[in-house]
Amino acid sequence: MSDTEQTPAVPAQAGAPAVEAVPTREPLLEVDNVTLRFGGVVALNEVDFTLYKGEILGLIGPNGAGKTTCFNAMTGIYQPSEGQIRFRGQKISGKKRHQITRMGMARTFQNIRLFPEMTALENVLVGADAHHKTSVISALFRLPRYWKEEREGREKAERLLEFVGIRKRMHEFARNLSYGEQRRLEIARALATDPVLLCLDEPAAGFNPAEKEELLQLIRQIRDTGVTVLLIEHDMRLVMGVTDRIVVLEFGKKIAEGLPAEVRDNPKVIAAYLGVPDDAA
Ligand SMILES: Nc1ncnc2c1ncn2[C@@H]1O[C@H](COP(=O)(O)OP(=O)(O)OP(=O)(O)O)[C@@H](O)[C@H]1O
Repeated sequence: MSDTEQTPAVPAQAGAPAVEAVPTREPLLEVDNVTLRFGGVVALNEVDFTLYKGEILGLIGPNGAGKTTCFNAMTGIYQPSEGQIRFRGQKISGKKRHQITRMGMARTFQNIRLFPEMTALENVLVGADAHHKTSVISALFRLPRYWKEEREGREKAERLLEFVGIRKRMHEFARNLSYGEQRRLEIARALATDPVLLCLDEPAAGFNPAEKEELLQLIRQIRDTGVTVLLIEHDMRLVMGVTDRIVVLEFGKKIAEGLPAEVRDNPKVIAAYLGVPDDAA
């Protein structure tokens, strides 16, 4: 996990008069007027939103709304046709995926992408490798620094498996883990890269209500360690229960943004989810 300190939503204004204590939030990720086209399909249409440090932001919308495309643009898989995305003040555009990971952004995928023939522990160690500093020379000659990093990496991987609740299964091949355990392992692997921002793409897909409740707790715990979370989710109850704010997409356009209760009561959102025509909303 990141050792970056979590910035409170409203930082203390030590010594400043109360009247000047204007709440400020530190932007972590800025999606600025992003349009992304696939041939004739406009998957994202002038999408704008900001993710602030320390919050859990939900990105929701019906099938085909552009949620995954937005994730892919943020993580460097796709380049926006127009507009730009900034992470920690730096443009994402033109950066390779591993560079974005090193900048502190990690993600999980809608379809689980683990190494099935590796153990749970090894899968997490692969994630942690993104930050290894050992040179090829010290690795080849097994210098003390190499062994130190090996030991620390393993301890960290075990701690992460404990954190997501599957430490007992660490020596099991990933393919032998239950579906829920695999999803947790994906999260542990993403956390092994020490992210400041964790993007979860439908982490509760296929979960029963009890598993969803446990996942909710885990997402809160992740945020409490100082990691900002962006959550794509279909399950409205889950999104409402865990997020601080929500951005809603429909047909590639942002149709609403706000607190969960505001979004839930927004007629445009209700229409988008229930398939009610705009003029009837
Ligand atoms: N690689 C691609 N090539 C062409 N069109 C694409 C591609 N990826 C996505 N699209 C299109 O872009 C639009 C947005 O898709 P996207 O997968 O981002 O939606 P989504 O909100 O994540 O949907 P779901 O909830 O079903 O995963 C859809 O019309 C989709 O068909």
